[in-house]
Amino acid sequence: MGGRGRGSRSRTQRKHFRDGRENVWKRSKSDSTSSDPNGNGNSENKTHWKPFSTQNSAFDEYYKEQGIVTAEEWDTFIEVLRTPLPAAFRINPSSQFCEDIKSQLENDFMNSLKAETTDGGEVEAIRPLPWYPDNLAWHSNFSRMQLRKNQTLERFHEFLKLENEIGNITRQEAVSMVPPLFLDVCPDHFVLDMCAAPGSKTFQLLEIIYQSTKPGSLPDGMVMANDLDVQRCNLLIHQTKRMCTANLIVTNNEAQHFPGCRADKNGSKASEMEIEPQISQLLFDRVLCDVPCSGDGTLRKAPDMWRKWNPGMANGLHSLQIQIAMRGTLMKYSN
Ligand SMILES: C[S@@+](CC[C@H](N)C(=O)[O-])C[C@H]1O[C@@H](n2cnc3c(N)ncnc32)[C@H](O)[C@@H]1O
Repeated sequence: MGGRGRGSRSRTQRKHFRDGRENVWKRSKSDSTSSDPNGNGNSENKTHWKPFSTQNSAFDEYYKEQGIVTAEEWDTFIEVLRTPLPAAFRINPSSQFCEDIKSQLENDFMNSLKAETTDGGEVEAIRPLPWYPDNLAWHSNFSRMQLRKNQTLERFHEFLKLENEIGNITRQEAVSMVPPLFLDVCPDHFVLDMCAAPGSKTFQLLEIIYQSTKPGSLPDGMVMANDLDVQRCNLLIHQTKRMCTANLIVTNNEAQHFPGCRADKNGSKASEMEIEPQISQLLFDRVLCDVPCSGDGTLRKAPDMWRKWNPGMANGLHSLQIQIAMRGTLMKYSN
């Protein structure tokens, strides 16, 4: 046995596990064989858990040069990047079980999970995000790794997995929920999501479009979700099929060269006297450009990035971001 069970961890390792820092622990490949090549020795000697190094001098140099973070805030900034990202999720307001789910969170899980806070302090284990309307978005104090590994969280983890699978909730980083809120989308809007995969924001946009639709009817709005990467488009389709919607079109184009679309936007509302539909350039009421970014925030989810990070990962994005944003403006305002 490779000594992965709880009992084989050292005291220091167990402390890190309790502290919620377990996702920076990983057994290196060589560890599994180096100490006991015959595989029949003392299990204490067999495994050497090593933390990922959460330092990268090129990263420090690059970000200090950018001047985004002040010298006084530097240590806090780095400390936050070293802290595992807490899991967050959103309740689908168009689900018929929306209120049941809210009530289960408020009356059951908020109490039963209290004892499981990582620091044993006063902080609530789960709580609604105060800036998201109607208590629909929730924040937990547990990282995804803790949810997977900690047995006392199993019931909550199963709940999240099941409700996510059937589309009643969506697991999504809190920060990723912000842009669709700012767009102020209405149920009759045509929305273009230019860099959409894997589709968490597309799903959120669809939720907003469906929010005031009566069960059994379709909203007037729609979302066109585009991504350059065909495999990621597949992921997006997998994500959004949980919504069972006819109001979504998925396309696979370069956003900076997104083709003009022609459609009869008012087709369903045209007067009976009109014989020819009025085909015109399709313009969008809202355009979301969630352009590729450096992804440096993912250090909190994937600590091996500390080792892999290099400045090339941050450069080269700027011109693409501008091109996509310009095309997005055209799709909204001009033909
Ligand atoms: C930040 S991710 C989008 C995340 C997504 N909006 C969500 O909330 O799930 C950026 C996406 O842009 C796509 N992308 C990269 N270059 C692109 C381009 N030139 N045109 C369209 N999509 C592009 C990538 O494949 C990636 O899926």
